[in-house]
Amino acid sequence: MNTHVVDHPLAAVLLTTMRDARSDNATFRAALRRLTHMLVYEAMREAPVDTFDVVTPIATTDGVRLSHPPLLVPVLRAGLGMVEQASSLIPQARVGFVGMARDEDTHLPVPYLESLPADLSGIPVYVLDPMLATGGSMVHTIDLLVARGATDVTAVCVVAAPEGVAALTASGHPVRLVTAAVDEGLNGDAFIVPGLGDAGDRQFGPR
Ligand SMILES: O=P(O)(O)OC[C@H]1O[C@H](OP(=O)(O)OP(=O)(O)O)[C@H](O)[C@@H]1O
Ligand SMILES: O=c1cc[nH]c(=O)[nH]1
Ligand SMILES: [Mg+2]
Repeated sequence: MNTHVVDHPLAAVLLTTMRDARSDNATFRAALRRLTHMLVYEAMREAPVDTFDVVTPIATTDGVRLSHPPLLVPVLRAGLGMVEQASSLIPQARVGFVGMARDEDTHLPVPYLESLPADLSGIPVYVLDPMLATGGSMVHTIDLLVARGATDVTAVCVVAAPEGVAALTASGHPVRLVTAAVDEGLNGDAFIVPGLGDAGDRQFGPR
């Protein structure tokens, strides 16, 4: 599986704000929005485009448009903080939703929402979730997408654990990962170390 770490000073500054335990909910959400802009911008770097004639006030030249506008899939709750920024960068994108919450004892995802187009064949899909920890939530989400025919999936995350990267690789799914960081690993509660805490709670307060 291809992993692209967006290694840029401006991204690192925003990630620092998100890691900082003193950042309040609004500060955390603002940093996530701005970092999402950079992550999606990088994730779309190789997106194929069609050319067409565009007429400037002076002459006719080549214009471009995305050949295959993607589907964005925020994973609730934490991915909600990424979708507005991502869809403003890609106004033609459609949006589907998946909701799940990890069981605090088993660390397994418990799904509660699935709102996706029935047929995803030929559509690039960008899954938005700031945290890739054990990988259980992301693999479950990609299971749903692949069952609908998706063959081109990008996981857009802020912080990934090596365990989550390994789980994505082991899933055998057609996925690549774009993330701002790959951290040291997981603690006994399956939280990423050093990580940034619970990305849902840090945006919206505790469940
Ligand atoms: O890789 P995993 O071990 O599955 O953990 C990652 C998941 O945990 C977080 O969601 P959480 O379950 O806390 O729900 P929330 O977004 O509602 O807080 C996060 O946003 C991911 O979806
Ligand atoms: O560190 C972690 C792990 C799972 N989910 C989070 O929000 N943070
Ligand atoms: Mg959470």
